[in-house]
Amino acid sequence: MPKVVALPRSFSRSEEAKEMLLQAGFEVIWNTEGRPLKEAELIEVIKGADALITGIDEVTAKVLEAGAPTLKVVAKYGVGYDNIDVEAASRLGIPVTITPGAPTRSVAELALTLMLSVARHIPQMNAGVREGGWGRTTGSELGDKVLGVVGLGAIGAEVVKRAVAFDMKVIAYDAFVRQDMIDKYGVQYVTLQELYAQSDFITLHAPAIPETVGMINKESLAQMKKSAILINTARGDLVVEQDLYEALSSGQIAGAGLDTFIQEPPATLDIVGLPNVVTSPHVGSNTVEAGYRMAKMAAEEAIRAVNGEAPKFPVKAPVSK
Ligand SMILES: NC(=O)C1=CN([C@@H]2O[C@H](COP(=O)(O)OP(=O)(O)OC[C@H]3O[C@@H](n4cnc5c(N)ncnc54)[C@H](O)[C@@H]3O)[C@@H](O)[C@H]2O)C=CC1
Ligand SMILES: O=C(O)CCC(=O)C(=O)O
Repeated sequence: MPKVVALPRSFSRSEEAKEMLLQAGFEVIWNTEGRPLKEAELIEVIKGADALITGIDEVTAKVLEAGAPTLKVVAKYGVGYDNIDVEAASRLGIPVTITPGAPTRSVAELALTLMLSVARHIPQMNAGVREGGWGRTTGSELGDKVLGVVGLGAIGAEVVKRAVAFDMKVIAYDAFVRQDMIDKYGVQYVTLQELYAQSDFITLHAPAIPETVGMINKESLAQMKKSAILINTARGDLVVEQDLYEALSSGQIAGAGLDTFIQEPPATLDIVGLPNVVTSPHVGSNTVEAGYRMAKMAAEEAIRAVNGEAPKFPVKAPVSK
């Protein structure tokens, strides 16, 4: 009986994907920890598995080597695969797949939620009212503001669509220019320096790769407006957190909305405790709808691999942290 290890915390909510795996004759090993697994835990659980469905667990070279004798696929439940050592997988002949498009709308909606929450101080006022207060703070509108999108791929494009509906002007930085974004939404492509200098809101939607790790640092923060609000639903690694903490504390920028952190949960509460910061615990794709789509697509990849079929959405380029 083929064995699939299904680790994403919300995978088991998807009855359809569960049923698909059972119908395909899989023995399914679930993650009962309620959190992503560490390398040592994964090394134990991966042994003898034919397929691994993973969220943001530590799929290192050692994990892949432990699974290599039987492992036929690592199916990412989601799209950001920086938690998987793709080079090692490739060396061991194990395909890595993702679920493109499945989390897109959910992450875009969260990015907008964080923009609005920071601009209108919603969590802070909510906490005050619940304590019997009536502290009304003055927020700012999104309308007529400049939104800078770093990484205009699937999620970035959905954010643009929504931002335009809020009457925002959108500028973007990406190596690939999408003519449809220019034609349909009036997006203007600019350099990173121009994006930092001109944006009222900056939203990150690029993958964590060597070129982007640490891109939000002392130097880039110094180029931003004092009124700028930074939104990160991409990966914590894009940001030098100490530099962001200092920029937010000193008024170098006005606020931040953060869904992702270098370490999750964050190593210190410094940033998340600031009054001008709104956070969420890496839940960009954590909706019922995105969960169903990601689970189904990842389950299909597991089944394809066990049947000896080619993966549908393999990761092409090796990516390192
Ligand atoms: N918070 C959450 O729960 C989730 C976070 N994510 C993150 O969002 C990221 C983006 O996802 P998608 O839009 O689906 O991916 P995508 O592959 O469709 O888009 C990524 C875009 O980033 C661009 N890019 C690559 N290198 C860049 C660089 N150096 N500077 C600027 N742009 C660059 C690419 O050209 C591409 O247009 C994922 O890599 C993942 O890290 C994804 C899903 C859920
Ligand atoms: O598995 C998760 O909980 C998060 C997924 C994610 O961040 C991604 O799709 O890149």
